[in-house]
Amino acid sequence: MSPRLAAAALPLPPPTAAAAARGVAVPRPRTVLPWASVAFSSPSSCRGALACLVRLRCSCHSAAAGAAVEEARRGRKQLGMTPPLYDYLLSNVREHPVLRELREETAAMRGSQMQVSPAQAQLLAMLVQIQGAQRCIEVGVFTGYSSLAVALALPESGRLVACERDERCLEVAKKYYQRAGVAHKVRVGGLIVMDNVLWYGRVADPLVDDQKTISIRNFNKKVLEDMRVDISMVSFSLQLYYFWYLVHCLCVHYLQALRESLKCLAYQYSIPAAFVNNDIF
Ligand SMILES: C[S@@+](CC[C@H](N)C(=O)[O-])C[C@H]1O[C@@H](n2cnc3c(N)ncnc32)[C@H](O)[C@@H]1O
Repeated sequence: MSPRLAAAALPLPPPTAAAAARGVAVPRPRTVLPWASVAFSSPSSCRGALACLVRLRCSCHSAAAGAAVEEARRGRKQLGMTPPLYDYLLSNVREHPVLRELREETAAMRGSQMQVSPAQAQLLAMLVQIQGAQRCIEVGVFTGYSSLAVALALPESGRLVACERDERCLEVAKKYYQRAGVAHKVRVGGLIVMDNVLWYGRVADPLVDDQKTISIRNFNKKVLEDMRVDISMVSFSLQLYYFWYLVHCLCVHYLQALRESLKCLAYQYSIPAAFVNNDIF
């Protein structure tokens, strides 16, 4: 197992926390979210650590985004793409027959413009292969086109955690996971482990009001008040202030914290920024 993956599979208290406990000056800590790492064991042969696929951009549309949606509805899936060029691009994509069936079924559904294009899905699949990813998480599955492309690209031992709040969309997705023979690789919903939720004790210190501490306080409050998810905040070491939340949930409703954590995760695991940039995925 690579050192990076080992860190994901069994997160340990950061050395900085131990230093803090000994009264040594602590460098700025990083929030690390070892996604689903406790849910799956990882084979020792895997090369890559983790790939995160986030595509949650349907909630607030600007006028420009509205225009883009209109374009997509008319069949041009990307700005500046003419229909003939889009058709040409499409004819150069190797699309799995089940992906094609799914795309055709989704085309008749409300919100179909949200689906990634075959070319985009092919890119995601290639990123999974380049990364040698064993574990992926997708937040925002819709009817499953991108997640199916990712699941197909994952090795047999690979696992994808797929989060989607719309049950009807999930039903479509699950049907196609089955049809493509990858259902065993996909886990719908998941277990999210969030560390540093007490932020070295700063969340309880009324004198601390920096942005990171405030956002962790807000995150904790939101999780506590959201009765849709099961939570457990546990301490592995009182002295180290190393606390965890285990959040069982079908959907992820903590977008802000999620984005922040993904950026830190990218840093921790050297995942290219594009992987976690919400503007791209
Ligand atoms: C842009 S679509 C995803 C498209 C999908 N990747 C595909 O290739 O077809 C965004 C999806 O995110 C879902 N979503 C939005 N907010 C969510 C949340 N907080 N938790 C889970 N799913 C969410 C929406 O229901 C929607 O289906």
